[in-house]
Amino acid sequence: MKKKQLPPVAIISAPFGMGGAIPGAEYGPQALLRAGLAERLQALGRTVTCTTAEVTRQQERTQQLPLTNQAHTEQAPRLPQTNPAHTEQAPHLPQTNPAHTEQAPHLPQTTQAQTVQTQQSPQPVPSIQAPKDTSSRTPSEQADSNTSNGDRANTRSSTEPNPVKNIEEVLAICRLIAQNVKQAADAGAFPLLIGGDHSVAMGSLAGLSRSGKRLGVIWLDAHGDINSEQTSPTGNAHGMVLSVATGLSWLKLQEICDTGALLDPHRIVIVGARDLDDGEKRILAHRGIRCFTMSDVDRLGIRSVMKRAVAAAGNGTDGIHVSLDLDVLDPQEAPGVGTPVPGGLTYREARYAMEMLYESGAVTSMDIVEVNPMLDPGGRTAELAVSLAETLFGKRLI
Ligand SMILES: NC(=[NH2+])NCCC[C@H](N)C(=O)O
Repeated sequence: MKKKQLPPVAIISAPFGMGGAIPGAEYGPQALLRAGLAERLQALGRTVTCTTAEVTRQQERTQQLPLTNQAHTEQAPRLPQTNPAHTEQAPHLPQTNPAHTEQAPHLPQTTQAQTVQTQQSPQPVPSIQAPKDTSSRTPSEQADSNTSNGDRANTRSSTEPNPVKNIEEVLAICRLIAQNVKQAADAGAFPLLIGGDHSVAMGSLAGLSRSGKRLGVIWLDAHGDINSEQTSPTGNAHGMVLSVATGLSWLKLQEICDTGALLDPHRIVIVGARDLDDGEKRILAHRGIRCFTMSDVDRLGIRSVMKRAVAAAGNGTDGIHVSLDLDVLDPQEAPGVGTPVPGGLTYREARYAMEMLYESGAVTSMDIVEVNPMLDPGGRTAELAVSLAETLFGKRLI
């Protein structure tokens, strides 16, 4: 029998951290590429292309970087150089060791985008700052957070100020990501979005969803990420993605991508949750969204949980999108994340989950998000993320 041609993998980097709680996730893509993501997927027989979707103070730009047989990785900030011959200078970061890197080739500009103002510095790696202050939210916003339920999420008038932090920047990057993801999916590739904080998944879901197509989603995360603007205790966009995707938020996927369509809540499954806000619990119950908490993993085992997750997300859908937030793992395994929560998946459970996703044959796109190199001594979390991706793409122990 002729072997089925595997679709090419379109890696889309989104160096963006303004949807999260603390800085650093914007360096995630570099750390993942530096850990060899592209080369390691190529070694599994996949054709790999790399694109960057980036919003800087002066410009948005995307860069097409087709991978040839030469390895292409970018240099991550403050990480020791391990293989000088195989690195390039990142286009927007200071060179930490010029003698040991190559100058990036001139990259063709593929998308001309409008200028947006962002506070995200495109220049030096900032020192670690304290978590963003949430006290700037008005008392009524705080009161809303405490009392609202899922239904009220839709009652917001469009004239009210939007409390989502950095909404302009979140929208700008997600629009760019959606374009790239849609283009890759339309061309028959497997879009692999690498963040960035989890808000970038609004871009991938917007680019993947469209009316008439049924997309299943498996959300591997310590959090529910299903706060609406009203229920969010922080105003951070990375905690609102599933609310946006299912139409509970004021912000809609269609504002990110004109073909974006609401996702069916019954085809969304959260796995590994252990830190749900009160408003999120109400939304989950009210909307019938399946959420396998860590207690479910304890009780049923990861095999049974993933079997059920794949069945629910794959039932009658055209494919499953896997959104892997590294904080689904226990912080002892994956310390380099912005919002760690104890009691997560073990290394083996996470790997087994990836094996089962590969075996399902149903996964058609993926996000890898929330790797924060500023909190990741030795690049442990980035390495783990890449090895989990390898497993999802079919790497086996034997
Ligand atoms: N993808 C994440 N790390 N999400 C964290 C969300 C934390 C909290 N529930 C919030 O809405 O702000």
